[in-house]
Amino acid sequence: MTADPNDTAHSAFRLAEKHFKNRATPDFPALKDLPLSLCAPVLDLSRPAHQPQPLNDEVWDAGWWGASYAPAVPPPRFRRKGKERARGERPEQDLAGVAMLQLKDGRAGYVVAEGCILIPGYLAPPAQEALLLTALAEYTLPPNPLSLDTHYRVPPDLFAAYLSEPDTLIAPRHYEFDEAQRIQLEAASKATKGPRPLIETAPAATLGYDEVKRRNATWTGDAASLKLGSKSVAALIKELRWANLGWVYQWSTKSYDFSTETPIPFPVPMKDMCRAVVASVPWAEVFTADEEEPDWQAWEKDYEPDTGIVNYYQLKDTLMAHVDRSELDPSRPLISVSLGHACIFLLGTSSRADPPRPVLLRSGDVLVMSGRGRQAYHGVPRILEGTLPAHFQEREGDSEAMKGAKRWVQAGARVNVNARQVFPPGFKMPAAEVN
Ligand SMILES: O=C(O)CCC(=O)C(=O)O
Ligand SMILES: [Fe+2]
Repeated sequence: MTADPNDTAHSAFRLAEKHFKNRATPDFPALKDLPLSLCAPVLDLSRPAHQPQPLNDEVWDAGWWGASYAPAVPPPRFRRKGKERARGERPEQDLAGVAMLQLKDGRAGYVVAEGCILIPGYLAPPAQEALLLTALAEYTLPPNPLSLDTHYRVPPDLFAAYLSEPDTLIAPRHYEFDEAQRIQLEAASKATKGPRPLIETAPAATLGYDEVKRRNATWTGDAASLKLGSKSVAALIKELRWANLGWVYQWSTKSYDFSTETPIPFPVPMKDMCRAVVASVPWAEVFTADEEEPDWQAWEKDYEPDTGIVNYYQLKDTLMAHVDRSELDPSRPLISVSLGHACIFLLGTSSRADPPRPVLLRSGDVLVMSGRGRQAYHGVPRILEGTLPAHFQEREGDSEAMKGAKRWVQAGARVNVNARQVFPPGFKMPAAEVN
């Protein structure tokens, strides 16, 4: 029996994911070549232009490069004496199908998939350092929900606690439960045992505001685990997986919570940066006349992100293939910034059966997904070891907070800050809202 390419377990996307996730041993990244029919070569658009021996390219220095993916040289930490291989020539990139754009701010952008634009090195090193600190010290503050909240009563300023009292133990929430709550939670966890079903929800743009709100009305939040023990602040901040900006996203229902009519304000500097990115794109060149063209003419003036997710990855973390379709406008840009270690980002089509294109995302890169690109499956199967740019080393003159943020990212982390617009401009809440 041959595998059905649409079957998610055997889809081209799943095979590519497995390929990049594979670590032959826990500490040695062995990536075998994948047939090109299953996965195109990795695009590495922000690598320094000089070849074959680029300077100051941490991805190259760590033994990774853009076109082959089997590292010729293991990253320095993992190199075994006498087993070094020649670094070889860095292959030319195959840029077939990747259009280059001259952005209105003078930068270069690349159309890496329909409606998807990669702007290499959008943020210079100082801006990367500042956004890293903001992501850790500000975006984690209440009232922003954190992934850890379900299981721990997180200190109100987690990052400040990490700087000043990293060894303090934080007890899990279930320590506070009485016997009745415990029995109820145990029964609930037994009832939901087994792998989580993959829920494919309909796009919010199809469901509409009322239906999204109705579906969320009965949602009471995730259940706290009964299995966790106390953890130090330093251990806990390494387990932080996401923070939510603006409208609150409910992971279990894959929809935004419209029960509060005023969202948490979206951070202004990030909003301004996203608006500048959208205004810099020559959209007419991205969407060549096509009947389904989105209303990009308006974006330059009225694009305004009102929600976002900050993803915090450690080396072994991955993000499975998904489509972000919970926003009421299905085509407005999603702006995504990468910080810290580089990663392999898989960018597919609206079908998992199509082979995705692997793109190397480095610190400072901005990826824009818009139009039909908003329906594309995407995910992060691999954070690349040893690829932290040198500017994330502590320097004299760094504040204590900046030094702490750099220590955190040096342990193998990558941060992704992304922004989206849930409500199209001029959206009127239905009259039923008023009561
Ligand atoms: O980490 C990334 O680059 C992608 C994150 C993402 O796709 C998401 O948060 O929806
Ligand atoms: Fe996403």
